Amino acid sequence: MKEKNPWHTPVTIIITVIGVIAIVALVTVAVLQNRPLPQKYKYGIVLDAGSSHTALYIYEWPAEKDNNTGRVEQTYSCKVKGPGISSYASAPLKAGESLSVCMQEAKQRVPGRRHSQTPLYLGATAGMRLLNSENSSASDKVFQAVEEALQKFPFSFQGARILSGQEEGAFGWITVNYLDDRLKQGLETKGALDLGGASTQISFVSDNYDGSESPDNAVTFRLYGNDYNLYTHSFLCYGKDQALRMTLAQQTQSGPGTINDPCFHPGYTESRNYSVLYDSPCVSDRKPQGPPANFTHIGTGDFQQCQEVVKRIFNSTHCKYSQCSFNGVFQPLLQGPFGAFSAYYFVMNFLNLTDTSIPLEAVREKLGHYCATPWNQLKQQHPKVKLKYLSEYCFSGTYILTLLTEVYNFTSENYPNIKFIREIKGSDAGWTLGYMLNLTNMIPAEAPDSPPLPHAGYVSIVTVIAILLLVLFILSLRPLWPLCSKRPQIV
Ligand SMILES: O=c1[nH]cnc2c1ncn2[C@@H]1O[C@H](COP(=O)(O)OP(=O)(O)O)[C@@H](O)[C@H]1O
Ligand SMILES: [Ca+2]
Repeated sequence: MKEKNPWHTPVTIIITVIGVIAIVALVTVAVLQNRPLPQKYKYGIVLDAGSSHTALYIYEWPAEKDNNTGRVEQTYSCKVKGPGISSYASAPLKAGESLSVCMQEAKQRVPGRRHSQTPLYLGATAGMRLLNSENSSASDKVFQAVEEALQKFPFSFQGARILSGQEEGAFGWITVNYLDDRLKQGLETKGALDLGGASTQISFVSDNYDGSESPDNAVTFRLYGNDYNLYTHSFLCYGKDQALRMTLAQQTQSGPGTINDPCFHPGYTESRNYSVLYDSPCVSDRKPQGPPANFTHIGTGDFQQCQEVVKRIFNSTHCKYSQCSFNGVFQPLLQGPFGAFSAYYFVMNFLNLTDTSIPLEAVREKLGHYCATPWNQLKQQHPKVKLKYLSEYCFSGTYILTLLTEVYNFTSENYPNIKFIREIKGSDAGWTLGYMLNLTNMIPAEAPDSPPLPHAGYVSIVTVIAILLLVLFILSLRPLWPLCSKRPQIV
């Protein structure tokens, strides 16, 4: 007679069903009880008042994870129409008004119930540094107007101020390394190269720099339990717009009526005003005596010669340290990967030169070819590009290559360590995110305690243990199995 399968008896079926129901109930309770709560977000707004224009950024992060890392993201950016706030020195109220379109937009983007808790910061960089140095009452008036305009919005306004060059460099470095998740994980950090219109910053960690040589260039941090000795320097007047002024000033020392400029395209001719050119503290002390009102600026499109003219704005004759970049400023040995952003990216992207695996010699050759392109031909090829930008890309590209290779000392070997970047994981590379993270204390000095298990891990372990318990329970009933399998006796 065929033995009946003990698993098919009513008792084992009932036990199994109850067991399965118990497991389902247990897992359901575990899942529901430990389910992450619906996400609530917090917001922060930073206005980057640069020399050429102002941009607004909204950042967002899960409300209960202020102190955790890698979770702050840029959700919106708005480019303010018109020039930077430093250009409104003679009409300060307009500086405040210019911000209103982007601020209205921010009001729509941040949920109303969060408005009053949302910090709003405005940081100004080299344009306002220059204005403040030449006319501090004009810069105070611009700030006053900007503050009054921002206070009218329902956010928690935290003030408008000028960042020091050191802060600008250091916060750019924090932004890049935070977005790359390098800080929390204690990985090798990435240097930051920021090129603006009126200043440029270089910031990196180097094993041969502990801050003792040239302490002015040192910024030390303790972030997520790791200590960092950062080298940073901001070169005022060496942003690409002021560098262009200095290069033109170099070529107009004798007050000529015409200059032939190798950094502009053949066929380019523009009349320029001497007073406008020299109206900046970066060049004002070099204004020629009694020049004509205007000079004719003629392009000759010669990259090699352009590089020679550009080199002359960097003074490398004196250095009281073990080594210098230029103008007597200490710079330790370059180390590690670098992210180059802001105008570095805009320019190299336009020139199709963001690929740093292309050998430097080939990059120079391509740029040489570009600079030699006739102006009329370029205008036809790029009808939508702003003429001011279009006319200056040859100069800007040459300036960038000269700065990187002749001044900072990038070579054919370490040039590929540079990545030209606009953004990382959807957030723009720049100082604003680092500035906000710092002011909202969102990067802890010590590593945060993390829960021993993530939610998914917790649920999996509960499920496995519950199944094991059921199997053990069924196995423990083994002595009853023969009983269960006995056929009912018919007497
Ligand atoms: O699309 C573009 N093409 C070329 N240059 C650009 C573009 N957008 C912005 N820029 C340049 O990037 C630079 C940004 O500098 P910013 O206004 O931040 O000055 P700052 O950092 O020195 O205060 C300016 O020189 C501006 O002209
Ligand atoms: Ca900038």
